Amino acid sequence: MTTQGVPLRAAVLGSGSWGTTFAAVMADAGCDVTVWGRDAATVDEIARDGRNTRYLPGIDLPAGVTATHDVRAAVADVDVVAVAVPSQRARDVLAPLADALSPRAAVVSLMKGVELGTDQRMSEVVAQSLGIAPARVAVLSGPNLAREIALRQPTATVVASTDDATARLVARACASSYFRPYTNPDVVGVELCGAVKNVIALAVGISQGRGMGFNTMATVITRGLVEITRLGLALGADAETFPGLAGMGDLMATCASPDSRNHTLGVHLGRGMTLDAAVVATGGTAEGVKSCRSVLELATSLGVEMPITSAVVRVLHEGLPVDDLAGLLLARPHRAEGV
Ligand SMILES: NC(=O)C1=CN([C@@H]2O[C@H](COP(=O)(O)OP(=O)(O)OC[C@H]3O[C@@H](n4cnc5c(N)ncnc54)[C@H](OP(=O)(O)O)[C@@H]3O)[C@@H](O)[C@H]2O)C=CC1
Ligand SMILES: O=C(CO)COP(=O)(O)O
Repeated sequence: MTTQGVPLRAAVLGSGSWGTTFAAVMADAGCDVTVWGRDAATVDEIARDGRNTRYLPGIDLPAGVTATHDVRAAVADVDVVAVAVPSQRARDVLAPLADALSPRAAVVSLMKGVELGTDQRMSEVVAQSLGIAPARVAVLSGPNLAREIALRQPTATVVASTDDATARLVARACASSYFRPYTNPDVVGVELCGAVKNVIALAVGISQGRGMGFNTMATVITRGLVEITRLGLALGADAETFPGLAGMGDLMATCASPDSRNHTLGVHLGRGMTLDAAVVATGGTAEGVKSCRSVLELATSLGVEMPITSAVVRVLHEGLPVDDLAGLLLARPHRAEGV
């Protein structure tokens, strides 16, 4: 992608599965992309061999992707900075870069979590820790399992920003023959969808680990979407976001795919593993493990009922046996369907 014939320059912070994949997406869209990661061996392998065998085994990255150890240089002269570190680490990574960030750069959060302690969404963390206006920040969220995209399988996503020019810039930086971004001004809704679907995927995984089938899965997904919508509306989100790609789309992908870390971790818990063992067995970043607590805190502060999220917090962090999860949800008072 070019501006007046010059390719857009982009940096990606985070050399894990999604950061590396999104770098490839932007390179395929025509950008010059530099990945920064904290792991020296991964950075060297990306720069030298065009591969990241730890996170994307068997994938060759496009020629437009390189990598650096120097994070300040990476963000100094770029049009777009994409952030793909675990949500709970974003503030630590970004705050030291406030005076190094290119003044023209839009910053797009690829992260799907809510910060513990502050209950802030990632776009809020990005703007605050870098000291930039919210108009320079975008979030990207949708049914975007990294490995499928690294294999260039077609998918779509949502790029949300309060500033349409920022959303369009980020969309242009990543649009390709297999990756189709839609813009949306509803930052709150898009971001909440991405964070809370991870919690719902944990619940679905637990039910599958207990041997339950598709009726249970469909019930949890559908009622999960209701509680995501309830929280979003309380925070001023647009009701149209929730049945879209960032809402129902991502819920379907994450709750159905064995590639999802949140889903997989839930299955391990359902089969009787402890949380610590399940985290190790899953590997990678399963954001719902921590974000379930901040999401529930946010909901409680607003008086919003989120029974599935609450049940997941009780199983993961308060010792509720997995066998008691379904009973807890089904014993609630009967009510009319709807948000
Ligand atoms: N994977 C996916 O399919 C998708 C992921 N996402 C979201 O993207 C975000 C990143 O996830 P993903 O790439 O999958 O995670 P991975 O677990 O694959 O990679 C995480 C990356 O973050 C790095 N990291 C961890 N802690 C720090 C730190 N303190 N400072 C700097 N870097 C750090 C890791 O470094 P190291 O290798 O050294 O541990 C690794 O490079 C999450 O919010 C996730 O929800 C969104 C859509 C799709
Ligand atoms: O967000 C994702 C797909 O859209 C990835 O899900 P996991 O983080 O559960 O792997």
